[in-house]
Amino acid sequence: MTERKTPAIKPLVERLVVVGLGLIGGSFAKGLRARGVCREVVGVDLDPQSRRLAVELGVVDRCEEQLAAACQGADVIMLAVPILAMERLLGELAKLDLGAAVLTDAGSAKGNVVRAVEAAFGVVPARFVPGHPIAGSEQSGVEAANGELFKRHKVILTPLAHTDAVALQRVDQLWRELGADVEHMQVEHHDQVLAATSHLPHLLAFGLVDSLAKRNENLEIFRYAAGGFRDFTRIAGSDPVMWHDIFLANREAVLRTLDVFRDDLDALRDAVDAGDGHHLLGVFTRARVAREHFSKILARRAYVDAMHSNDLVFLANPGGNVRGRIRVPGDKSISHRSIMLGSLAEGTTEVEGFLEGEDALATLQAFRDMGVVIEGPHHGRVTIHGVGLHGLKPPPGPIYVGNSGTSMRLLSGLLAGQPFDVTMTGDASLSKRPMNRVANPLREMGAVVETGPDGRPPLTIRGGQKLKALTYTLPMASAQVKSCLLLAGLYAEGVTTVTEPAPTRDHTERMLRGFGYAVESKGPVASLQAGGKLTATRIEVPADISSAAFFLVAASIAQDAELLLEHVGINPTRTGVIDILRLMGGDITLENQREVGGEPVADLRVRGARLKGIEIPENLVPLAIDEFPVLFVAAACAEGRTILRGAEELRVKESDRIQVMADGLISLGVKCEPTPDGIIIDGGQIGGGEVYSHGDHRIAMAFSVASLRATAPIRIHDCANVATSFPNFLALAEQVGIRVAVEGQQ
Ligand SMILES: O=C(O)C1=C[C@@H](OP(=O)(O)O)[C@@H](O)[C@H](O)C1
Ligand SMILES: C=C(OP(=O)(O)O)C(=O)O
Repeated sequence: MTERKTPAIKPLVERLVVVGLGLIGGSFAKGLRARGVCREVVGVDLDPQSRRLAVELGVVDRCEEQLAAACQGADVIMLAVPILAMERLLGELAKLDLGAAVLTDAGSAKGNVVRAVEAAFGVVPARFVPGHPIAGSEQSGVEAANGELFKRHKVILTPLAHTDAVALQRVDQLWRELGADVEHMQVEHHDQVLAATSHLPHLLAFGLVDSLAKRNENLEIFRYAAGGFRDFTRIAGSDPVMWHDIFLANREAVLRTLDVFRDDLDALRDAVDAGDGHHLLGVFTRARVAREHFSKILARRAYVDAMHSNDLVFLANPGGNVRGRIRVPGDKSISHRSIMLGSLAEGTTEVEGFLEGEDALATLQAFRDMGVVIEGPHHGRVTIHGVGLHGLKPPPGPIYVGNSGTSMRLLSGLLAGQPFDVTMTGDASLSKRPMNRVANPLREMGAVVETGPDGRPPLTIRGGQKLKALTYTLPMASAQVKSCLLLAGLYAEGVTTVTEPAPTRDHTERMLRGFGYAVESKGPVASLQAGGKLTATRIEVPADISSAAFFLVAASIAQDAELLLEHVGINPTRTGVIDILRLMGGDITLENQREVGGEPVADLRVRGARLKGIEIPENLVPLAIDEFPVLFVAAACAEGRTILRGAEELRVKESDRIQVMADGLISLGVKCEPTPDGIIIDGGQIGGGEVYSHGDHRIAMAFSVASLRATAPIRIHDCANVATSFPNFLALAEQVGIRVAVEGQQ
């Protein structure tokens, strides 16, 4: 018999009555009784065996056969009978004087329960709280009752507008006592969500097994049924009576999802019939990523639950070194553009070396949402079945681009030329970043762009506008704004011309040419004319110099270091980090220089060096714009003072990179002073301590590198976004000898 914890002096509930001692009712009773949160738990069941077993197994304190006797003096009454038995039970309950008892239930569909309560009581009592625990097991009956069944499972409560707040809070608290993750939802929404995620799959599993089993050759079929069949049909082993009840109870919602699914199934049938591999590949690739996406969401949730927070902490220990040869992942800027231009091209584009980081994947997903069939990524290989400049389709809902400024800004230009409306949203960091820098010039071209307050995301771009070409001088050096306008220019009548105040990365111009689209570049001016077309091509993405930068600095500041970074993109609009480190005395050589698909590439050899402080030439700022967090670490290790000016753009990246780096360096004992457009850093000792990356990937990686010269461990908070640009950073850092890992996983 299960141990019963002595109830607390003032238990949450004096008397809990559970009607229906099956798996769900039994587990609810048993779990609460074991936790001592009720003075008494009373069970009711029509079956005498269940009543006897419930007492013997410690599920309840006592059982009653009659509802009236059980409910006397009850504080909370849980109705856990099969859905179709609910009506009769409610009729009986309505005749009793229930005093102030709170009523709740555990039915799998909610609309019909609420209707039945209304029919029985005349109005739905304010003390009735409809609920649905999303938990179960293939076993059934009170013997299977398990007080831990609801731990980490969702319980959905569907209160009505007039539901009593105290009653709701009570039921909520009981489920939380059982370790459940409680959410509140509207009745109709619950029924629609469950129809899609639970009821439809059960219907399909039952239906498929029955359909195959009915056939004459069934023995033959089942003999060869492999894992796929077993996995898909596992749920056809569920309780037929219970499921029969659910389909009758949730009729409308099930019909709605079933009809939509039937249309999709018909389309698949037609594709098979017509040999339309493109349609099939589209469905399969989208389904595959959607499933991965769900599993990730669930895994992240489990992680968050386990840690009670979403703060991923890196612990960087001093004493590491840097040796060996590595290849960092593909260039983020080029990866984004490969998906965009590949999608708008005619024909099939093959990409190799694609960055499988969250930012580039957000762009990839955006184009899948707009109907482009994209295979992969698999080991950096992506195959894009281009739809041409006018082949995109409206996405089913808003496009979520996560942390990625490049996705939002470049896409806004391209979307301005489409015939449909699109809304783009982002995470908390992106939602604070300025978008008027693209919205304003796009409006001048005739686009209709709506932003949130102060020109922040979300962005809504209204389709169907006639764009006219623009001649525009950028107010800031930004490759994202330049690229946005050139992409809009593909759809604008005339010649779009962009002049930049200083050279910025030119991957868009180079790649457009690679796709056979004429772009003229003359000094600071880039221009193109609408009306051309993009022709599919092969793209080899070089390793990202912005990711290599962490190791360029690491090897420069570590004792006796020597590292070879393979196949790094050295486009002259990106190599500011090499120039700045060399000016500081860094020892970096370029080996095996070559050109791959229109982009220059080299292997970079770096050796440890005595760095000295410098005044960073302002013309190098846009050419090293993403590398400053780690360059500040180099400055902190250098002899003397380093001064940066003209870098106010750093304040509007994923975080305010000037302030956040200054805060971190100061807490590690480094002397530095932020200025409106830069920073002054005096090199010296780096101590240990706590630093905050504010969800900015480059800050998290920069402080990981700082540990090489720190005198004590550095704890770096909020590091999950390292996955946006450099998902295997920790593995490569460990491989070369830097002692950084997720805290608790060393
Ligand atoms: O065009 C691009 O791919 C990028 C341009 C830069 O942004 P800005 O254009 O805002 O300077 C850079 O910081 C970003 O990481 C990538
Ligand atoms: C600024 C960055 O990216 P984005 O603007 O795409 O978010 C970056 O990667 O440092």
